[in-house]
Amino acid sequence: MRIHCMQQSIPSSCMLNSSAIIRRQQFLIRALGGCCSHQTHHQFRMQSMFSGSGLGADAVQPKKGIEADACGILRLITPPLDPTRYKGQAGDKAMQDNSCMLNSSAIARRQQFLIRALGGYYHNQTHHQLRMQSMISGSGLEDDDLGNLRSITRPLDPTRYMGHTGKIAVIGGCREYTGAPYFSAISALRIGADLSHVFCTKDAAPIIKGYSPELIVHPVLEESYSVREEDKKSISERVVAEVEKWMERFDCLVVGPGLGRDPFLLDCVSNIIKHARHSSIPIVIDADGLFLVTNSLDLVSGYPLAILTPNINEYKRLVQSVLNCEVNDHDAPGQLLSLAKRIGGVTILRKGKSDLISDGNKVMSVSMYGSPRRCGGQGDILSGRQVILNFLCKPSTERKGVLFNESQCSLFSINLESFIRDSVAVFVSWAHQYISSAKEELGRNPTVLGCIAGSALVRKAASLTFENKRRSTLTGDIIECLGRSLEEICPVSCVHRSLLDQ
Ligand SMILES: NC(=O)C1=CN([C@@H]2O[C@H](COP(=O)(O)OP(=O)(O)OC[C@H]3O[C@@H](n4cnc5c(N)ncnc54)[C@H](OP(=O)(O)O)[C@@H]3O)[C@@H](O)[C@H]2O)[C@@H](O)CC1
Ligand SMILES: Nc1ncnc2c1ncn2[C@@H]1O[C@H](COP(=O)(O)OP(=O)(O)OP(=O)(O)O)[C@@H](O)[C@H]1O
Repeated sequence: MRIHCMQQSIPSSCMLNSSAIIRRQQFLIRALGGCCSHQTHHQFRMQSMFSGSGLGADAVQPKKGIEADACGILRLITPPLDPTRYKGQAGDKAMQDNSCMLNSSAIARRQQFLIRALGGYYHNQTHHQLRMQSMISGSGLEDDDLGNLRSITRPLDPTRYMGHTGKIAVIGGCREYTGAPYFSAISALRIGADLSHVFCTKDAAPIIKGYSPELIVHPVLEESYSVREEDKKSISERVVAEVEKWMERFDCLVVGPGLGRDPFLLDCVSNIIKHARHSSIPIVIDADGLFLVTNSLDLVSGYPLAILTPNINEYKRLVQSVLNCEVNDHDAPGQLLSLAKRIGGVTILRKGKSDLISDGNKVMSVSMYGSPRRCGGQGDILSGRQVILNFLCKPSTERKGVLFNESQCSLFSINLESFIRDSVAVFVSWAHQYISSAKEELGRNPTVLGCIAGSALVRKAASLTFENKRRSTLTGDIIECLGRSLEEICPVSCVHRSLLDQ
């Protein structure tokens, strides 16, 4: 049977002969499943390749044992795409649970990898497959919900001019990290911001410019290695002045993607944050920006326009520093609420399998969509998107430091329906209402709504990308999917039609 299937998979073209080139072509076609459109045959062929019969009948027999071992090892060492894992974590959660001695340190991760590679790896195939299926299918958008969303989405208004839909600035990018600020800045453009600036070090600037001509790149930041001790004060003042002269134009800052941890550079960035705060500009703080504010909480404490977007490591550091305890996953919402409250009502988006969001008054969670692939940079997309979403749900007057009150503390689990009614619908309609009138008072904290919308959209884009790219999903691929993701939720054509009908 297996042999029959493999023979079928070889193109029937008689022109093909057994030269090395043709053999490689046949192998490639076979491996990619391109010669047999029938799904069952393709699946069967893929299975038989993994069980070691990927070669022709003659070749299989003598090599079968070797093939089977190679494929077995491949399966053993390939980590499952487990939604409970986070970026950079090579260990398997199930195995960690069974092994209390192992923690998430680099050494432990390497140990886990080794144990797995040597065959000690636990894998419940059926459960894993089921989980994958449910993740991939996500919470599909219902037609009615889409209709609701479309009818309330703000149109791309032809009367607006460049800059109206948002000007953002990313403070980040150093010798080591050039990708992160790029991801963040380009994502903001992809979702609808009109201008995206990056303030980075001199080393990083030409590289970031090289990634995209769309970005406005300012090579103003300095790291210790390029500054003499006696020049530090004057250079610091110059750096802050360079950013300051642009500051008023920005609707939001993202501080941290690819910033690094150089003390002199972080010192300058502290001053930039102080200036932004003084000008009541919303600040999204991510990555190394979180490292900075965790050690200097005063920078954001009590500032309602600060949004912290910690990943698992950053959150742990924040909890330890602010609450003086360890992360409590049994009462994650309660702990997040206390944390946001303790930092004086900043909004915190705790990224993870479910994203939890709190401003110290309320906790909300977004668990729809998502991808099991944790490639570096997804958080940068989120921070970039966050900016524009926060901008969209805020009229210009609101950007000047108005406080938003929420009387009740409760936990909302956002499924698609409530997401649409309670957040996207509300924030988009608020945006529409407010940008045109800017008179009403907002009933909810727009930074929270911006977080919810940003989280949902980036998770949807990741999920769409994963459908195509599977394990090879990269952050750049997700960025490519941002437009489609947004379009599936708020199709432009539909929105335009309603504009023309008015
Ligand atoms: N393509 C790109 O350009 C991308 C660039 N990226 C950029 O990478 C930067 C770090 O972000 P990340 O997410 O890897 O750091 P995170 O999870 O907090 O820590 C993981 C572990 O690393 C360690 N550690 C980190 N930095 C350290 C330092 N300077 N020196 C020493 N230790 C350091 C850290 O140690 P700990 O702080 O816990 O002591 C923890 O154990 C950030 O700027 C981000 O934007 C990403 O956005 C991905 C795409
Ligand atoms: N287990 C998971 N399942 C589904 N989505 C997740 C999971 N973990 C994180 N995400 C989503 O991925 C995005 C990025 O989160 P992540 O924790 O990877 O950030 P990060 O580590 O800061 O990223 P970066 O690599 O940019 O530093 C968020 O939108 C979050 O919702």
